[in-house]
Amino acid sequence: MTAAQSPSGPPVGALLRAEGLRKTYGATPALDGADFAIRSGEVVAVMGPSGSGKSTLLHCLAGIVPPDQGRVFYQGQEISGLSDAERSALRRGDFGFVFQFGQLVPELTCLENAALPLRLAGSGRKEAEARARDWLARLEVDEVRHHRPGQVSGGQGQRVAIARALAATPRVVFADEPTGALDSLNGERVMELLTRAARETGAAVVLVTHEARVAAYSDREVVVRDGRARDMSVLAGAV
Ligand SMILES: Nc1ncnc2c1ncn2[C@@H]1O[C@H](COP(=O)(O)OP(=O)(O)OP(=O)(O)O)[C@@H](O)[C@H]1O
Repeated sequence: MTAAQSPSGPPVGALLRAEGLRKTYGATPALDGADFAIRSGEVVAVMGPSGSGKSTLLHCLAGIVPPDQGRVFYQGQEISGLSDAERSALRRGDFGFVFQFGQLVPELTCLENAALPLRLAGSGRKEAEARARDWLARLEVDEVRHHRPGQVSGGQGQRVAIARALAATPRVVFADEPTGALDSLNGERVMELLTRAARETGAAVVLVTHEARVAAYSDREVVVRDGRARDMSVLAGAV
């Protein structure tokens, strides 16, 4: 167990916390009373079978999708009740995202892609690109900085996407199957680089994965089944 826990389970002093999340798409319940909590500097793997609600949990935590019921707190402030514009501002300022297929902007170079969140947050081009270049170097893809995403390998593109997520020094990184499109060697390297970089900056990482070897890079595992989340460290501690 890596985090202090309240008697009911979730870590005390959480940076990001959700209580009783429910979300239904038509007749499909995606989340059915899910709780979650993560502290600064923690890497938490969200695992579970396909369709169990992992991505929906991530989207609700990140303020991308509003839950039908339940609440999400970030730094003690309820964000589930914020307006769309307020949630967008929070995502731009405090959150970083890495998805399965990088989702880089194809018309921009890798350097411009990595600098984009900083530019959107108001940094000047020179400053943003200097910071982005530093992160591309840390992620070992400085040499492709002038290439467009279509001209780099899947592993390189994913490293650029991680550099982009981390360059703006987010407090929380949301990673949804970040290695899903990579072979195992590339996947492990990407996980090493992501978790090391996040630990250096003190960011919390919410890592959705269905692969045990990817979850092995986390501090703690939460398993989602039928729209409900269970903290495996709490269960292990209770035995
Ligand atoms: N935008 C949507 N519209 C309709 N149904 C959705 C939508 N998003 C998710 N669902 C449904 O909600 C349930 C949970 O989906 P979710 O993507 O959260 O699961 P998951 O655990 O991330 O799955 P996977 O591992 O396959 O990506 C599924 O039954 C899914 O079909």
